[in-house]
Amino acid sequence: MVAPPDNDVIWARSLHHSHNGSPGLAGVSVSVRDAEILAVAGPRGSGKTTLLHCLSGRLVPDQGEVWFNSLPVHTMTPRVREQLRRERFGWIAADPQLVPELTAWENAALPLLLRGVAHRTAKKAATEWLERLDIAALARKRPHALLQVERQRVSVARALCARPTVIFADEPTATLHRAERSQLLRTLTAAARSHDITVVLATHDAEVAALADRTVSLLDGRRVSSVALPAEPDAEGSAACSLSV
Ligand SMILES: Nc1ncnc2c1ncn2[C@@H]1O[C@H](COP(=O)(O)OP(=O)(O)OP(=O)(O)O)[C@@H](O)[C@H]1O
Repeated sequence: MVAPPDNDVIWARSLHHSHNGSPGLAGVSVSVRDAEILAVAGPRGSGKTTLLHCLSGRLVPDQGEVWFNSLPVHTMTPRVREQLRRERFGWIAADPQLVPELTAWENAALPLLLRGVAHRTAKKAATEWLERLDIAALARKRPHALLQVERQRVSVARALCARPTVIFADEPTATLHRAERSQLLRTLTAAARSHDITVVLATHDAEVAALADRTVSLLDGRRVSSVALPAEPDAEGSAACSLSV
């Protein structure tokens, strides 16, 4: 095993993964530089989610290596990977995945509370991020009382609140309207840039990819030099796609 270059926060080589025999990744290598916003672009089923799961230690690839700084994620025990995810990574999914019994601020503070941060400190940090995301007035509401875009802002606050080294965002605006989408993404990318947080952003939307510093493109589980994505996906989210390999 060879450790990755110093300026890469994540470095993955020759990742192969299949889901019960169905191919997900077929030899993907990728590096993510410190504080970079990297878009992983590709149409539905191209392997974006599988790649983010492998890079973040949610999945161990069938073959290949994943490094976080100088740590080999692919050889970690499940417990160490879980600790790495809790302490160094944030996750934003298309669905906000909030805990229904907790209020907005409690959901946003959850990663800090799980790390054992004092209640008052966690609440202060969560409230500051809710303010920055323009939802401080909703801090005491539970998810069922919030609009979808408000729930997603809470999940963005939750990811940022713990000041992770890397945030993985898997189609974070897929369920939002266009205007909501751009505001949420601009807040996320501005916050990440101002706090030197690296972001790996999976998307099948060209407008979303345009906010990143760099884009890597996937098709059928492989890196391709580019995929042409529509600025706005159709109702099913299927992307008319041209490619060059
Ligand atoms: N749990 C699973 N079981 C079986 N096949 C899966 C599973 N997860 C993903 N796949 C398959 O692996 C391939 C890559 O899927 P993946 O979700 O990584 O792509 P994606 O680019 O993120 O797609 P989407 O934009 O729809 O989320 C697809 O063919 C998909 O059907």
